[in-house]
Amino acid sequence: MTDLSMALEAAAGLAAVGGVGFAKVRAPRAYWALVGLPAALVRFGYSYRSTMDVCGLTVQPSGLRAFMARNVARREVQPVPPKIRRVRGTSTGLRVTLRLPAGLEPADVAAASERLRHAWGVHSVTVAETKPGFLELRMTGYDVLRRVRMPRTAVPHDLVVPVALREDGTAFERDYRKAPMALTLGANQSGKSMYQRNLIKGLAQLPVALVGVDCKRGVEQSGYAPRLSALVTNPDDAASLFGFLVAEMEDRFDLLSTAGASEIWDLPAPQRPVPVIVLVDEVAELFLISSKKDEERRERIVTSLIRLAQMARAVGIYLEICGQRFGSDLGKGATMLRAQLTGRVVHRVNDKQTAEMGLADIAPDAVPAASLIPMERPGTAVAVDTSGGWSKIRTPAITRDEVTAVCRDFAHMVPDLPFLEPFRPWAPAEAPADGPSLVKPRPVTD
Ligand SMILES: Nc1ncnc2c1ncn2[C@@H]1O[C@H](COP(=O)(O)OP(=O)(O)OP(=O)(O)O)[C@@H](O)[C@H]1O
Repeated sequence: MTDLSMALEAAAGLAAVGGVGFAKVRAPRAYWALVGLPAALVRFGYSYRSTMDVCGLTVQPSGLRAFMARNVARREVQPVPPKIRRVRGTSTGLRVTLRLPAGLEPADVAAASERLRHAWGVHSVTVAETKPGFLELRMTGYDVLRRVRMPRTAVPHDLVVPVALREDGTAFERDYRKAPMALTLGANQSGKSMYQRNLIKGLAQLPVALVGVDCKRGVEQSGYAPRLSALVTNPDDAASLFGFLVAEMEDRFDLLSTAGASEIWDLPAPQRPVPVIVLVDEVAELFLISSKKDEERRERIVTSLIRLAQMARAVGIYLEICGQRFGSDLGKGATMLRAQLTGRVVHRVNDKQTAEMGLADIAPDAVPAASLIPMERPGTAVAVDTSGGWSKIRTPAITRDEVTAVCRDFAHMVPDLPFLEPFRPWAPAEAPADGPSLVKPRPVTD
């Protein structure tokens, strides 16, 4: 360690006595900005070359470079680490852009991230490839998932909703254009509803139609009624709703074929049908049957869901499915439907098999991470990125009332979709504190 960084560390130690130590515990962000960042910058700057060398992240210099070093500069030929292109301090850590020399790949740096983390004394080091030949080292100075604060720049836009914070301090965004259909899994009390809450809070502000399927009698989603275009709370209504959605999908395909377009985004804005996002809470309720006579209903639901998952992306209908487990034990069609759901978020699970149901087919190396999420960290999950990588995320804690208020504020954005009108939930202007259910008690028939 250099004199300067030792001096900074010593200053940090002294300051701790005077109260900054308290800040480290209670306000890690402030502590990082005042003490951690300058110390980390110095430590990184002075030890970069030697750290990369001992971590095996250097290569032999090119012949010309070695010749110049030996004969012109008259010094020893040294191995070359990746070139530093940019160093940026953030409120949560450090970002360093590196240009990789020939012979090194991002996976080499990622494999050494644990060693780099200890060498530079930071909480975590993650590696993200920004473009071929370049990568970003994202270091966090403290555990950003302990108390989640989303970056100020993370706001919903287009069909992209920031829902959680990644371990590296960046926002995890649900992007419906990149991953149209998604699955969220997790045990009881693992934070699935909190994830949906964050999602609905963001989606409510976008020009989309929201469709709720909450077969737990609407206990979670009925609060969002002012912004929902449709809400069903039992499997019978869900079966008819999915029938209508499939019919709408077929109408939209007719529109596309008449216009000679392959997806709704090719259409001019005035002709483009509004995107519809279908949020299914606890998918098992749609699959499970209690008697033989429910079999036909189950068959209809599963067929419709599979058809939507396979084709509806092009016409702007997206599925967001949530459940505790989603395996072949749910019955015929379950694994086929799961295979169509590209976006995967897995919260704490009770068994390794559930983590495998969500992750093994897309990011098998993420399975152990999902199995190790501690109980005292609800809202923590492993999310698969559209690039095929994965990251640990945690949602910010928000209350249901907060989301209900947002839904009420954006109630004017409920689009005019006549086919969903029979399923429109009744929502009073001001929700009573503990009044009657917001769900229209009218049964829906085909
Ligand atoms: N990101 C978070 N930060 C802090 N607390 C959280 C977070 N996410 C969830 N919780 C808390 O954990 C508890 C369970 O969360 P939630 O209801 O979202 O879980 P769930 O998986 O939907 O449970 P269930 O399946 O039983 O409905 C709640 O008390 C909630 O406030």
